[in-house]
Amino acid sequence: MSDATPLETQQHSAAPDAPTAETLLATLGLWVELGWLRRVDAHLVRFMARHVPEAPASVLLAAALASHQLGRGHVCLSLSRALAEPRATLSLPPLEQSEAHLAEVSVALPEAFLADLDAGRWAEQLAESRLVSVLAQADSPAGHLPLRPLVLVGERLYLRRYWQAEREVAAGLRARMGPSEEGETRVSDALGERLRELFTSNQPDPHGAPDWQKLACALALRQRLTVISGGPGTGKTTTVTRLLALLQAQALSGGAGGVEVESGVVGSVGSDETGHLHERRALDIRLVAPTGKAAARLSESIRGAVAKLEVPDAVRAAIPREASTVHRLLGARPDSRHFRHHAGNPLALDLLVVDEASMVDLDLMAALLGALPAHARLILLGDKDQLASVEAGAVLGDLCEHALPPRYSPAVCADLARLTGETLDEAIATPDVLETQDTADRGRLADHVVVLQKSYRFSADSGIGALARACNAGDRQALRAVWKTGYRDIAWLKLSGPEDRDLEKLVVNGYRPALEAVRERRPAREVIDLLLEFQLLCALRRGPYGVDGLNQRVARVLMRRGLIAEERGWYAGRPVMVTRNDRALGLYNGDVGITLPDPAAGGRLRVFFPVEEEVSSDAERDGQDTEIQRFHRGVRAVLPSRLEAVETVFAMTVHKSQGSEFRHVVFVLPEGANPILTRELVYTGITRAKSRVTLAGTRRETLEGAIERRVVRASGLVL
Ligand SMILES: Nc1ncnc2c1ncn2[C@@H]1O[C@H](COP(=O)(O)OP(=O)(O)OP(=O)(O)O)[C@@H](O)[C@H]1O
Repeated sequence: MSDATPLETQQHSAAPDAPTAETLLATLGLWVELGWLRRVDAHLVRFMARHVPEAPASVLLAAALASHQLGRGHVCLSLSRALAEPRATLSLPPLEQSEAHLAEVSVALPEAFLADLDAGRWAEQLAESRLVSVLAQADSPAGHLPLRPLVLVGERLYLRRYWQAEREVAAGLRARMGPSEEGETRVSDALGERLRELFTSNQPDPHGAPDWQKLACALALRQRLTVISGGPGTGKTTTVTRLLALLQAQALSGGAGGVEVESGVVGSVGSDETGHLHERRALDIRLVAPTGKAAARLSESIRGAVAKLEVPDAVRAAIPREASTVHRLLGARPDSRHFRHHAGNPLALDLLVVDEASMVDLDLMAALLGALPAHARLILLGDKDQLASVEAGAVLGDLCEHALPPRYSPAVCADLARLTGETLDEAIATPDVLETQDTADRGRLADHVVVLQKSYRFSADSGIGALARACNAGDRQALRAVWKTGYRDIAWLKLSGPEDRDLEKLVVNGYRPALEAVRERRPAREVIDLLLEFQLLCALRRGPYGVDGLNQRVARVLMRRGLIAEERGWYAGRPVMVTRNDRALGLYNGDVGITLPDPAAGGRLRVFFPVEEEVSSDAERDGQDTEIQRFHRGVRAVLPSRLEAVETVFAMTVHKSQGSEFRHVVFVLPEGANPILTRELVYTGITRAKSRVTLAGTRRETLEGAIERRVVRASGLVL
């Protein structure tokens, strides 16, 4: 600890008038030691400095910060933002430490290196460097751009790979927004009629709002790219299942019979080498989600939606019920970030549905778009208000940024009205937004995005729904009103401290059914299903209210109550989450399993992970399967020693809970304000609950402050 004031500290330690590259490199080393910068960021900059020795400190610092931003989900570094809030680019002060702490650390802070710069001057210095290629705008031609490790686009600095990925994503999406090779498409009136029939079961809105599910479906019939965003239970799966039914009915009819299609028709264009557009062939449709759990949930809800469809059996049979992960679809290769499918070896499919698209990061989206054949339709489903992907990028959020209020071009509005019979508010058709190039582009993207806002899961008297809405609006007063309303499905638990007895009781009662099922040797799948009834969520990893501390405490309490036999190592009842993809084992980051004595291995412990199995065996149907078969149904067993990256998951971070749902969620908030605790995080945590949510914290103000803090990810995705 030093006695120096912040200013003195910065002046004497490392901030001469014009800091040299050596001073900067030495400081980066100290930042790494303090945990402010990732080791990889400092390595990268040292590598650059070795190869371009004349690079000034300002350029090397920009490189370090641009690299560091990736670890925080930003695709690039905004120079102006870094200048406005230099400490925020390194997330300073560190978690659980105050500004005062920075004064005590004897190391230069980022602003010491930025003092004499403005965005223009900084950009000039970058542009002069051999480390940087310069592009005026994101969509400027990049034909002869020199191959350099950094790319400056306007005032955004990228590591080249991420600039490339962002450009590929933009190009891939833009290509799908225009007419296909077969020319303009026009959905026939007959298909519109089928569409209206399929949606007749939807109750009209009491306030006269149009049926947005039907409109979303019509929009997706018209084009090759459609983004459908909506909170939990707003009918995304229902809508997309009806869309698939319409398209399959059309494909199977070959354009004749039940569904008449007009020239340049939507949907019947497969990868048909004969050139026949109207061959009777079911479309090759694939469903994917970013994680195994999300894929399992999609399979389950698609099955539910298909069962409710009123369509001929042949159409029903042509709708897939199994979803896979994006990685599996693309053909992930062990130890490589390259996939088997890419532009040179595209996927063989006609339509791809990607659920939980908010979790798909920029790199993966680039790979997915690259592997998609030109004719294929892409439907992205997700919730724009949720946390973005763990890795860099926020593609769904970027695509939906201007989605509300909805604004469609007049031509689209006319077509939607023709197909759906819905009357669209005049405000929705906005020729005025087409005035400038910028808004014209935005207008075009807007024609591909629809937001479903009415939840069928959380009815008007649902506290979870009201809480989620108040949170999304960032409205403290609304939040207070929600607590006062006395909803039965939400509760506030005031914590006296991390060892709070009421919290312990809740958690013990929450996990008791699953752990008793373990003791009773019930089949593994039953135990897993019981485990998913309850989940303790945390905002943070470290600290007394973080996952690490809570996991230890929960295990101790459960052992005291006799529900588990050990609190460390491998024990029956230990739930674990995979924290790193293991392609050899077919397990992915976020997969959850439970440790149980395996009757097929003489009672030795194995970790059981759920697998999707729709078809039951003859023996199973006749009730002839053995006890061991019953125990292993719908799961697969893995030796604990083969699991290299797992952690106990009595408590889970909200980040890791994305794509999962639980009947009852207890969400523990940290003490005091924290930059990690944002509106998106709180919303995501709350909406993991299907029927009950308990928010636990020492002060309600923490929650109120959180919903006013937003995650803004730097990116430059321009469409
Ligand atoms: N228009 C509607 N009228 C009545 N019920 C509906 C309607 N649309 C959907 N539902 C019902 O609401 C529930 C949620 O629908 P669905 O699964 O399609 O929503 P989702 O947006 O995909 O949800 P999630 O985000 O959880 O995946 C289902 O039980 C579905 O049958």
